Amino acid sequence: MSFLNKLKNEIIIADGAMGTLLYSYGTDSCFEELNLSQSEQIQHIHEAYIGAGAELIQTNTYAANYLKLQRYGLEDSVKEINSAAARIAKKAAKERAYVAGTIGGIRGFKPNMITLEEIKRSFREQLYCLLLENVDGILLETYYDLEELETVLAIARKETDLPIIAQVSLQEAGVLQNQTSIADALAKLEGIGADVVGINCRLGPHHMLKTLESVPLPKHAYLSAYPNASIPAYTDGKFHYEGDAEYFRQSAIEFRNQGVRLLGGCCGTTPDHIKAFSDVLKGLPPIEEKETKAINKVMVSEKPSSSRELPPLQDIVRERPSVIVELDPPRKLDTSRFFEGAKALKEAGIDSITLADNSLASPRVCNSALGYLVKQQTGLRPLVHVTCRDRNIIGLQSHLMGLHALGLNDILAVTGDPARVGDFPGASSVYDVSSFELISMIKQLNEGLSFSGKDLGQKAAFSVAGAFNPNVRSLEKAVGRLEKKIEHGADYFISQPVFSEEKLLEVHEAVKDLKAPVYIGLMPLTGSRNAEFLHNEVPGIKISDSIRNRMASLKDDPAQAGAEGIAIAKSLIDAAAELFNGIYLITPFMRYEMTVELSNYARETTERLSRRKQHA
Ligand SMILES: Cc1cc2nc3c(=O)[nH]c(=O)nc-3n(C[C@H](O)[C@H](O)[C@H](O)COP(=O)(O)OP(=O)(O)OC[C@H]3O[C@@H](n4cnc5c(N)ncnc54)[C@H](O)[C@@H]3O)c2cc1C
Ligand code: MET
Ligand SMILES: [Zn+2]
Repeated sequence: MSFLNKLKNEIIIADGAMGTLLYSYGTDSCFEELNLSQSEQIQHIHEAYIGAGAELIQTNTYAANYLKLQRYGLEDSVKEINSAAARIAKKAAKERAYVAGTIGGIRGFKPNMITLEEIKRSFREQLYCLLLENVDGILLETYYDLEELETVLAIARKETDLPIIAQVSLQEAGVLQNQTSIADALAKLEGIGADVVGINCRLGPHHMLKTLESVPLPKHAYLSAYPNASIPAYTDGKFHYEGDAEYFRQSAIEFRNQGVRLLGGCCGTTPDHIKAFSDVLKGLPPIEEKETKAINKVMVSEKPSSSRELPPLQDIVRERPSVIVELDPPRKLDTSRFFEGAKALKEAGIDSITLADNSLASPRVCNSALGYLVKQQTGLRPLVHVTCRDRNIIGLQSHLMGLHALGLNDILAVTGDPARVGDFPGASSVYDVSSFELISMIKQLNEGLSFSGKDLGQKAAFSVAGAFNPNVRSLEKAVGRLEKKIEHGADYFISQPVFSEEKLLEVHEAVKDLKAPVYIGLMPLTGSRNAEFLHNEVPGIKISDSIRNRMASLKDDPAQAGAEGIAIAKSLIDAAAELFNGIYLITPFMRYEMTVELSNYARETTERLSRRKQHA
């Protein structure tokens, strides 16, 4: 008899964790490999669960696919491992329990990291191995990404008539990571042909029961739940779960009342937890009817928007000429010169000062702290650079939420120079996300959704610039990256400095049809050494011989060299103003007098130009 027949009239108790139990015994290598090297240990664990009352156990194959086994160099052992696992489980079951072949989800918080094509290949291989061993059913568990589960479930449904259990993992009570409600997700899985649909892992009984309140009884399938024991704690270098079995005993009846017919345990559970479920529910009939309560889910369109004090720069620069200036936070504690610079730039009438995020991977005073103070003290709009280098995804989201709270709504999202170029060559460069993903995520905050899909209750109001490096071998490729950044939500671009009129023309030609405007970068040279460094040591930057010769002739006269740097920059402003509405001036070495003078010059130039255009 298939376990589906049994589920018609009975509640079935399933087993609990395998992986975390092995981990608690001290295994920290590949759990699935133990099917080959420690088969007795695996068999004993299955037997312990059956002894505790489990009538359906799962093979130790959660991650036994080539994508996950390749971490251990075991990608060629998929068949051996899955076959061994099924045989061990059957040996332990001895007709006392059903054996489900388990296949775990692969995608995590970044669904697109692994393509569906690769997932399909990996899934098919594992599925065939398990089916060949005549398991009693297939258990698809711990799927965060619904698209992935729908895809693999459709494959499994086509390949076998055996019972299939399909389980998603919650993002928070009631919803998946992509905001689909669990009720909708389970209905979809039922529609694709799953025989049992449910939830497992990540959260414990509290959140699962709350979720189940919103899930109706499926019409053509049964409901399952495999809660975790607790939230894991990390102590003395190890994770451990504290949830005790008594708590599971109390929640057993509530799972039944929510219509669950297949009840097991996930991470952190032990035979004691399963025994608690079994003690309470053995012999009790399942419920046949239930009422559901809707979980309050606010639609994106209903969320309040946040207000902005100033229109976003992309709107301004589309309308009229606009100058923004980079003034980087200092490397030392004294910030007085920085604030003098910010005030002087405000007086020069620029639209924003941009503050780098530990550029060249060396620490500077926190740019959001200084940005906030600039806004408070001068009223000038700060534009804060955010790199993917220094914060993991948790830190990035928290940082952006902080910027929102401070009213700092203008962001430049960049990859960030790698740590090895800076003060701490051995420090880790995080790069949990790429600049493309960072842009998308900031735009997701504007929809009132966190990076992980949680409801933020309100829409943020960020305007997001992307970085543009035109100093590369292939400008076409660089523009291709800009197009991709636009697809991810970039509102406009800010470029690395350009040092010749020819380059300005070339860049203008390359970006003129882009949907997003560009602030073109210009930086005054401070002297011959500065010019030689940029030309010879900074990738992609080329300064013409004539300009370098002009700077070299003033090697011994720093004041004159600075003036020459300004004169060169002014002639570039003349050329740039004809081509671009947006000009981005970079202040070298906190010498803000230079960018103040150039800002004034840029304003005068653009005013002159517009008068000329009006007359023409
Ligand atoms: C205006 C501006 C401000 C910046 N501010 C900071 C800052 O505050 N802090 C900081 O640490 N860094 C900063 N940077 C540097 C930036 O992080 C690095 O230059 C980074 O390598 C490129 O950033 P990105 O976000 O454009 O990366 P992406 O466009 O995502 O590029 C990522 C990777 O691809 C490579 N790549 C890009 N274009 C091409 C191409 N055409 N062909 C081949 N490979 C390519 C890049 O070199 C890089 O390794 C800034 C750069 C700019 C232009
Ligand atoms: N069922 C698997 C095990 O117990 C775990 C799934 S969630 C990581 O090993
Ligand atoms: Zn789990």
